[in-house]
Amino acid sequence: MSMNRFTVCRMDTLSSGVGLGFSLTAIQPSQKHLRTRSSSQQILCFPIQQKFLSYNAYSAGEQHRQKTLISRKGLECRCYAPTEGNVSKGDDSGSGPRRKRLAIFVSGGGSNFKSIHVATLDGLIHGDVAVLVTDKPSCGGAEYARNNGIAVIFFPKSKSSSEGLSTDVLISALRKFEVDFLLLAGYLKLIPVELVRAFPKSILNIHPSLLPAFGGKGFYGLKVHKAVIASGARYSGPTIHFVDEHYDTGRILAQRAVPVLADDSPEQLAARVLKEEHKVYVEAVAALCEDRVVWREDGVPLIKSRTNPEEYI
Ligand SMILES: Nc1nc2c(c(=O)[nH]1)N[C@@H](CN(C=O)c1ccc(C(=O)N[C@@H](CCC(=O)O)C(=O)O)cc1)CN2
Ligand SMILES: NCC(=O)N[C@@H]1O[C@H](COP(=O)([O-])[O-])[C@@H](O)[C@H]1O
Repeated sequence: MSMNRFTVCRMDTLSSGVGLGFSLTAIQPSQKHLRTRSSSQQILCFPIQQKFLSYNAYSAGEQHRQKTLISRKGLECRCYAPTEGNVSKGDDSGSGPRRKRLAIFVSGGGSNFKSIHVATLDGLIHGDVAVLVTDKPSCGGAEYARNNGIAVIFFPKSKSSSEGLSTDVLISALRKFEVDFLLLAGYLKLIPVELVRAFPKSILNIHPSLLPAFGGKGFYGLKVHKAVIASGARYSGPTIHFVDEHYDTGRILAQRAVPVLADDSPEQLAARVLKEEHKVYVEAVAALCEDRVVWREDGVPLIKSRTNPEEYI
């Protein structure tokens, strides 16, 4: 079942969906999910202990977007209804690999997230962004998601408040969203080993240096570019790698090199690297979604060329 978009409501077991164009039968929290009565909508409900951040709630046929924050403890119910908006040009009717579903993790402006999202809409990536995960609910990436009808999940649970999901609830939510791949794009928290193990060989990260150089704890954002410049390195560039339980030590999938100029400021180098990031991340995610990533005997992942499967890029 290809699900382009869902309407989401947070509700307790007694209330009904508000302004969502459908009413949900109250179900016991113990029930794993509720199947909707109408064939055009698929409703999945499951117990949630914590609070999701916010949603754009739409009724299926509504012309204008109705921003409704519905957040109550109890049940999380999703109505998967084909609607306008976060829908790609491609479809899943043809032969070839199944369309994949993506969860993107951000902490900041989200330019990599945006370039991936646009690529899914343009058909460059055979997949759809199913959900955005962030530890910074007011960041630019989360705002873009909300403005484009993409659900936003707050993770990890913050120490200071009850906001945010625990790892096990996040895993349950990602399974319910039927997510295939997790893409970290400027996400600044350590992905817990439980989440890494729940999605083996399915989590990518983009790092703004040529790993293994200038990676690890403390190496993020401008700090990376400052260290590159201070080292005298003549080249830098983005690395796409699979995520393991440590920062930046996972298997490298793709890299691109850019020159480091003698008079570069960290900001100038960051901008040059970021431009390459947007290209190489889309290429890597496109390969992942087309099942063109293969694993060499020594454990190194390779990307098969789309035009010549005998070649690697
Ligand atoms: N299990 C993994 N989790 C994450 C990885 C990874 O490779 N494995 N990559 C990072 C992204 N990243 C580099 O690409 C990175 C992000 C953040 C840090 C860091 O030092 N963070 C600080 C906290 C910063 C903050 O909260 O503002 C810290 O841990 O002290 C290093 C590398 C994403 N997760
Ligand atoms: N170590 C992690 C790290 O530094 N990631 C970097 O954060 C930026 C996020 O930009 P964006 O939010 O515009 O995509 C990107 O440059 C990415 O490589």
